[in-house]
Amino acid sequence: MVFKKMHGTGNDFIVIKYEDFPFEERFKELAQKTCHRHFGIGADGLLIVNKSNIADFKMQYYNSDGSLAAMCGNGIRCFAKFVYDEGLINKSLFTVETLSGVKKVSLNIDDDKTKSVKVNMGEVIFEPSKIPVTSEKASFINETIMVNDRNFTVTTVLMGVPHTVIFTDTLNLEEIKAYGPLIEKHDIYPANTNVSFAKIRDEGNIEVRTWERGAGYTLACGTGVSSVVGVAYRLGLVDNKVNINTEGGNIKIEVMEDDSVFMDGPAQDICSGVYFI
Ligand SMILES: N[C@H](CCC[C@H](N)C(=O)O)C(=O)O
Repeated sequence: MVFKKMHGTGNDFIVIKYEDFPFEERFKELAQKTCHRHFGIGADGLLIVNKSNIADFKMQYYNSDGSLAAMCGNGIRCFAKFVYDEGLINKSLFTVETLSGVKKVSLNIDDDKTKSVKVNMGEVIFEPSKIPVTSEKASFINETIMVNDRNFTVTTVLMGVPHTVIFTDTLNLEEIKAYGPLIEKHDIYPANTNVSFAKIRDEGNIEVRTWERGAGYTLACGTGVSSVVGVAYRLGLVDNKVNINTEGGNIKIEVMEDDSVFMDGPAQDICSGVYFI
């Protein structure tokens, strides 16, 4: 099976065309096998390029553990570059159907090279009734949850997928990798959650490190950084335009008046090849 490996700020993906592996019932197994860092190609997730009846393309995304996710921010930037480079579309502005709705993408092309991709991620959703979280509260902002021996103040939102945001003065990777999986699977999250730890530098700069549902610690998370800025802006902690530093690189986020979030970041090819399924 032909594949391309790509990354968006270090969040890496295997990208395939549906027609090269038209077996949807095997996508979970394919993601688990191809994403394996030793027995496979190695990646955080698998992106499948498919036809859509309501948009220019359909994107299907599976985490490395094989779980299906409704949206992938870094992934949709790679997806957009892939379909343009493969000549599947010849315009730089187009739409991608995802399980969390149709997203508009805009390629920033310079001498025929995609420099960056801008994505309308849609709005950050704060209402708990629309988020897979077991809470009767009207909102899940600055809630305290107990994780083993520690209390965390969290805000949980839906950015296509559930994201739990924790503001902290110190980004300690050991702690993130210890508590991330416990919060990911906390019993208040019946569908589990992604967990982003955010350190606000100033009103225009935030450092974010994310433990991802179904993929573990990744070098960046597009829906994660979008969630962080959406929450920080709602809490009055930052301006509406923020530069996010992730371990894998920088992403620009802008929150619009209607609460929709625009993400602008890189998408890069790593290699292409044939995978022996
Ligand atoms: N890396 C992805 C996150 C995918 C979400 C997935 N981890 C889930 O919600 O299960 C991103 O850039 O948005």
